[in-house]
Amino acid sequence: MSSHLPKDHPAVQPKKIGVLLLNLGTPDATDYWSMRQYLKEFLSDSRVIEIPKWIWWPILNGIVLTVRPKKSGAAYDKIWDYENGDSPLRVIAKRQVEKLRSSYADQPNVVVDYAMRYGNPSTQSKLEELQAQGCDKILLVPLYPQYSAATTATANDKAFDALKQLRWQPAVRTAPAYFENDAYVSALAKSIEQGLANLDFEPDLVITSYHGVPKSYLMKGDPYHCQCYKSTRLVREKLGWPEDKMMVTFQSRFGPEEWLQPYTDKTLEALPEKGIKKIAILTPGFSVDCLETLEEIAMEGKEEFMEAGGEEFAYIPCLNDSELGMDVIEDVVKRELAGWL
Ligand SMILES: C=CC1=C(C)c2cc3[nH]c(cc4nc(cc5[nH]c(cc1n2)c(C)c5CCC(=O)O)C(CCC(=O)O)=C4C)c(C)c3C=C
Ligand SMILES: [Fe+2]
Ligand SMILES: [Fe+2]
Repeated sequence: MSSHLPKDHPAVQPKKIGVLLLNLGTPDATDYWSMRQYLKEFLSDSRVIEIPKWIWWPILNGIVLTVRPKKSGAAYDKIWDYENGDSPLRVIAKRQVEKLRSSYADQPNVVVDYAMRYGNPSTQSKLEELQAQGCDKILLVPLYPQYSAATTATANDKAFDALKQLRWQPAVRTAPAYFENDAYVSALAKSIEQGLANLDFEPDLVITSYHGVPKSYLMKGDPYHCQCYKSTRLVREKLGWPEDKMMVTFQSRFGPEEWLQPYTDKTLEALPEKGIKKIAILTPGFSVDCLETLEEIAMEGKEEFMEAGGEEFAYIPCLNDSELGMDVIEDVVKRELAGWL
């Protein structure tokens, strides 16, 4: 340290660049109280539930947080990664970070970590850690290929809420939605080709199921709906497939309001009657397999389809920490670090 500094001068850190992968979040365990705590944080977010607080608060605290933790906990029990003692979403998120770290192993001034919007590890705790390690530049990477206020924006909001409390803020960049990046489109196309090559049947239809949002969000200008459709179109064009070979649906409807249609569950129930009895399904809006893909689609969705007269059902996993998945994340990070690195 230079000699002109007074003895009680705060420590001056070497300058580093932080890369923080932001994911949605997941409960710490599947018991009632862990589920309740997670759902309370999630469903209190006004970017997720846009109903005025004075109407929503009594419904949330009166009904939803009484009934939902038990029901959702039972669903999580079915997909929990007991081998690793954790939720699949966090297990895979950790692996993504480890792999991204190793691809920056020769750049010691780049620090890679991950944080959650809801639950642990919290965004605030990870931003504090990055700053303590000397990061004066931080790239936030919301791991949502398609932009939605309910996901991308709230992940960034949470980070900026934490930054609000700092005297000496790092410079911050947010990575944009990456649904149009060739790395993402190519990775999805290849994962479909690989997924289908492993099947002993030829699907009549490949469904791309995206997490839904209320239809009112689209009407208010959220680009999510259009970005989902465009993602599927780009992948279909990359595969050179005709329009009727791929379909977009929206899953995970919550509450009585109309959500984006067509609904995944209703579609799965209706297809066999139309003669479409062999399908493959993937969930391109999720960067990591989680409750909504492993339980709702691969388990419940399959059951709905087979009970309605379906014959073959294959779930193609998310890109996760596969080589293809890491190609996508590395491409986004490399692009957004330009000028800093
Ligand atoms: C009620 C509103 C909800 C909106 C709007 C919403 C949008 C949205 N969510 C994801 C991604 C994920 N959601 C997950 C779970 C989940 N989502 C909601 C509600 C809304 N999501 C709830 C209540 C839950 C919890 C589970 C349950 O009780 O059913 C997950 C999985 C997390 C995990 O731990 O595995 C993901 C991922 C997106 C992409 C999205 C809008 C674009
Ligand atoms: Fe959700
Ligand atoms: Fe649209």
